[in-house]
Formats: sequence, C-alpha cells, structure tokens
Amino acid sequence: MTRLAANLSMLFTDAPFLDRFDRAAAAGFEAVEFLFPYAHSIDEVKARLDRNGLSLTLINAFAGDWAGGERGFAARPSKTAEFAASLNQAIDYATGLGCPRIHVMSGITADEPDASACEAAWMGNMRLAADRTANAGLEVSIEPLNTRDMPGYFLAHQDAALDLIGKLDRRNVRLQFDVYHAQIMDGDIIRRIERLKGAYGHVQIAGVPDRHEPDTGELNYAAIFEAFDRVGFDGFLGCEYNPRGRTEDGLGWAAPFLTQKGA
Ligand SMILES: O=C(O)C(=O)[C@H](O)CO
Ligand SMILES: [Mg+2]
Repeated sequence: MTRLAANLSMLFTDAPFLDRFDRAAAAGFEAVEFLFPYAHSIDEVKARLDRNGLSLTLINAFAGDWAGGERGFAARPSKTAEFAASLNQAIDYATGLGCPRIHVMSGITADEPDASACEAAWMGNMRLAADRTANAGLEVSIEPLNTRDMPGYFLAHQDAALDLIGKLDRRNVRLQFDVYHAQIMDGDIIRRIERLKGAYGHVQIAGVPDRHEPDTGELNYAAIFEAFDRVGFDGFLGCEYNPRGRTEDGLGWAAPFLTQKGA
C-alpha cells in the first residue's frame, strides 16, 4: 500500500512552517517529514502534529550553515563537536515528536585534504550516532545525493553508501532511498528497489530531471509504487519535490493515496 508523507521543507512553502502542517492535513496527508525543525520548540511542533492527527516520519539533524553551503558534519574530521551537538539535539526532537528516524548528513568533503580521514571521521561519528539513537529506540538514515545538485557531498552512490553501512556494522543505520537522486546517479530503479529491499528504511520521491511532481519526466512512478508494494516496503514515501505551482494544485497524481476529506 502506497503511503505518502508530505515533505514540509519543500511543499506548502507559501505558508509559514507551522502552518504547513494544517495545509498537509487538509490536503489528505496522514504523515509529514521535514529537514530542520530547530527554529521552533518541540512543544510548538508537537502541537501542530497533534491537532492535525499527523505522524512524523523523518527529521534531519542540524547540518550547519545551509545558506553558506554546509551539508552536515559526519565525514568532516574537524567538526566532531558540532556533530555530537547536532546529534543530541536531533535525538531530543525525534523523541519528543514521536519521530522514528533521523537523517544524519555527511557533509561536503571535496575540499578536505585527506579522503581517508573523512571516512574515518564518518565511521567514528556514525557509530556514535547509531549507538546513541539505538538507546533512544531510533533509526539513522543516510542518503546519497546527486552530484549535480550537491557537488562535493561525501555520499553520491547507493552502492558506496551500502558498503559503508556494511563496514559500520550497526543494525539501526539504513539507507534513505531517494528515487530522484538514485535515478540521476545510478538508475536501474526497479531492480534496485528489489535488490536493496530491507536496506532502506525510508524512501523519497520526485520527478526526474526537474524535481517537480512525480507525474512527468523520465520515471514511471506507477511502476515504482508497484515495485515498493511487491517487495513489501511498508514505510512512507516522502514527497520531496518542488511543486510547479501551488502544492494543492499539483496533487492530482497523489489523489488515490490521500485521505479524501469530508468523504
Ligand atoms: O535533498 C534531499 O534529497 C534530502 O533528503 C536532504 O535531507 C537534504 O539534502
Ligand atoms: Mg531526499
């Protein structure tokens, strides 16, 4: 069964962040995800989830100065203190908001002088993340990002991320399988959904190449939704795209999977 989560960092962005929860629920979503809730208190965010009966599927740990180009700390040898602080904060929010999963970003490492030091930093930081989140009953996700949108990011390919997860040897770290990034970098999406079954705990979707609604472009999302069903994926597909216009006007493709309000 296809279950959708609205990504509130990308959808309904004509409204202030807290009002996007109301808009998502009114549009028929039962779940949401977002990158960074940290400008708001846990209580403020929880009140919006509760009053709309929404569940929360994913948050990101704080990733640094986003506007300045930072994309997380895990693989950056000089940022271990920032990493630990962002992890503790994210665990507090995830626990307080009933969110099962934290996306921990690895960082831009293209300019780091020593690639092996980046991998060593990633291993050490991610073991810390895995162990602290496991104690809190949470999962960590890592996500390869395409090099066109995110040049220099530490993780770009699905198989490389899987190799690292293998070396990490922690059961609560899994892939965040973003179909948009995976198609741009690796392709072979249907076979990959089958082959990686169990290795991803969260999925995100968007049209390729423009990152708009998943109803145009080079991917056949009807077949992709069927493939996730066929392999028994029972998590959420996060709608992480830039709407072509007003979010509600572009939700025709999602209508079969949204709650019909007033029905
Ligand atoms: O960009 C994405 O696809 C994400 O999911 C990240 O959380 C932000 O880079
Ligand atoms: Mg994503």
